[in-house]
Amino acid sequence: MSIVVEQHIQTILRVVHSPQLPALDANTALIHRSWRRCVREHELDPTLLPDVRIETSTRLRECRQLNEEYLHVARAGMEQLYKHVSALGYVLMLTDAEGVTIDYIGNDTWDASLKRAGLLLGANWNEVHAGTNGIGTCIAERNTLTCHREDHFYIGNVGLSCTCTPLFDPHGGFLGALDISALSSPDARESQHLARHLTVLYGRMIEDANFMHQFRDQWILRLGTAGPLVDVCGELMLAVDRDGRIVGANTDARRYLRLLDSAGLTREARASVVGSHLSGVFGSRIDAIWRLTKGTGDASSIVTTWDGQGYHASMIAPKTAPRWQRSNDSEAQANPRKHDVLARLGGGDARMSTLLERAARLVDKPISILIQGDTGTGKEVLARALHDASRRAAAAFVAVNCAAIPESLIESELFGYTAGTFTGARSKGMKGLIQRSDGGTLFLDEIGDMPLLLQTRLLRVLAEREVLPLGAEKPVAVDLHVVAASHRDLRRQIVAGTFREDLYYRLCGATLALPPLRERSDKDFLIETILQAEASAMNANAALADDARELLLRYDWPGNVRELRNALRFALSIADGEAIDVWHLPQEILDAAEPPPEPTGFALSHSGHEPAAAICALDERALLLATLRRHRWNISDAARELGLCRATIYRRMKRHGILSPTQLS
Ligand SMILES: Nc1ncnc2c1ncn2[C@@H]1O[C@H](COP(=O)(O)OP(=O)(O)OP(=O)(O)O)[C@@H](O)[C@H]1O
Repeated sequence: MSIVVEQHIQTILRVVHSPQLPALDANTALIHRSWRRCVREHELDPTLLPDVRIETSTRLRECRQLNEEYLHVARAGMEQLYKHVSALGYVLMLTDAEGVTIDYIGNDTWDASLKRAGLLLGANWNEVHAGTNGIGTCIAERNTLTCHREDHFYIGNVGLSCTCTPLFDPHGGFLGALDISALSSPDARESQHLARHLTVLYGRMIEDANFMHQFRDQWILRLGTAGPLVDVCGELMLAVDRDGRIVGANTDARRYLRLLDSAGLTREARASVVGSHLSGVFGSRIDAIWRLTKGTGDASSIVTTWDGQGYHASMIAPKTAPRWQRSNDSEAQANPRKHDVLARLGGGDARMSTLLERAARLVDKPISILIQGDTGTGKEVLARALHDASRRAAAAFVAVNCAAIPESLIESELFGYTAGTFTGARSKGMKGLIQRSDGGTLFLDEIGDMPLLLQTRLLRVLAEREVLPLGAEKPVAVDLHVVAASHRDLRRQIVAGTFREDLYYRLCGATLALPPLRERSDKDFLIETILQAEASAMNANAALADDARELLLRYDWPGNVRELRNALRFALSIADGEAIDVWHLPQEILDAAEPPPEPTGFALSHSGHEPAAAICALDERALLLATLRRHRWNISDAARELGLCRATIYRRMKRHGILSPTQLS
């Protein structure tokens, strides 16, 4: 081993084993964290010389198909960037979220050397197997970084200098990374400053172009600090529907805009500016924004956020009719059913529309689908819709919950068994669930909970398209489409050794990630659809009071659509034929509507010392009752007098067991 190689390995191992990482510049800190991850989590060995992994042409085609729109937009940005850097010896790579290079612009002159170094289409630079490198570490950290020469984990890569920036979609979802790499470069890392600056600049440009493309059907509000430039490069962008509701926000808007909450304070915006109204973000001159939409606005209009930041604003008009309504959508016309069944699952939320459009394209394609999403987001509903939209619709849809079947039974349930394998009631043998889904769809829910041994057997079924029942000697051919679902991060499970990597790649030809309900801007649509369905099943009145609807829209929904369905079912039962009002809603929804600070109007002022809780509660009940009676049970008037919101009045009535005369009758 040469001295240089030995020194490189020693440096890495010293950092990996040192009890504490020294305080360093941000870029070096990212590199050191990655070295540690490579040894401790990915169990990589820096003394080895592995080849860069190159995906098969089939998998590369699948990855490109799945990222069609992103690829199209990014290509234009890459071509522009390449004009600036080609003479400097750089190549450009665009990857998907897993680190597979799905687009590449390079130089034919050094083609052979670039290929040898792994700078080519189809190369998979995921840190899990490629060690610290520009792309893999940028993906793991979701951060821009330069991986310069000896920063690389494997000695085989230390000639390279790579700078990479992450790319996000308008909902904060991770798309992939844009990388600029050179085969050789000067020793000093500072030589890469320009490359870094250009990569970040073009990365943001690609994100913004993707944003404009996705929201071409909506009004787009651009905000910038430089007045004359706001039309061409407003740094913050919001997509807004006709009612002024924000339906998308670019990376900077998500980062910098803050939302006014119910307590009147601004708080950090998560993805939550999306779904809220413009008035929740801007405190003044909202009218100025809307004048811009009518073309009467002043080009130098300034709008001010609730936290006092002024921005120059400019509005871009929608370019086309909403995507789902376009009459010349050839695919929708070719197979309207495909679109109908899937389109019904969303009501205009941009992220759902993109997902459902992508799902419609996947129908009847020989690609396994992995659905990800938190519990109750509708993974099984989506799997069934995919089945119903497909040419397999008339055959069986078999759903298997891998977490619910006891480990001792799952094998026989899935694979079945022949006569005589077991003694007992089923001694004649049993067809397994896989065989029962022959010709149809096999939905494997909670796939992350499947025991490792069975993962191996399932892999064989997927690879060979045949199943071997327990006790059988000959396998049986099966024709099935597999859709799997999980709320777990399967990639983490791969790293932890509880999920097979090869099975993962078999299952996730395409990934569809369902958003949590709190981030969806089509809650109103879901409330209405589910309410109608539940009311008709219960033969009940589907009317919903505005106040109750408002509370449902504002609630956080940790249990997602399942919790919404349960809440509506509960409210319909309690309302017992009346229109659903606030007091019919489940307690947790009323509790969540309570603003955080105790409002002064209703605080019982016992000067000096704290009253005993029981006395306080009694006083509160008496005061509430008296106020309600004085206002002839008009909740709004009572709320106004006590300085509370209506929801709090209802919540406290419920807490103190106070029923209005209409509730008593
Ligand atoms: N788009 C939708 N429209 C109407 N109801 C829906 C929709 N999505 C989900 N639901 C309802 O929400 C509930 C949960 O849905 P589903 O079982 O598909 O969720 P899941 O993500 O598979 O849950 P889990 O992770 O717990 O298995 C069901 O009652 C379903 O009917």
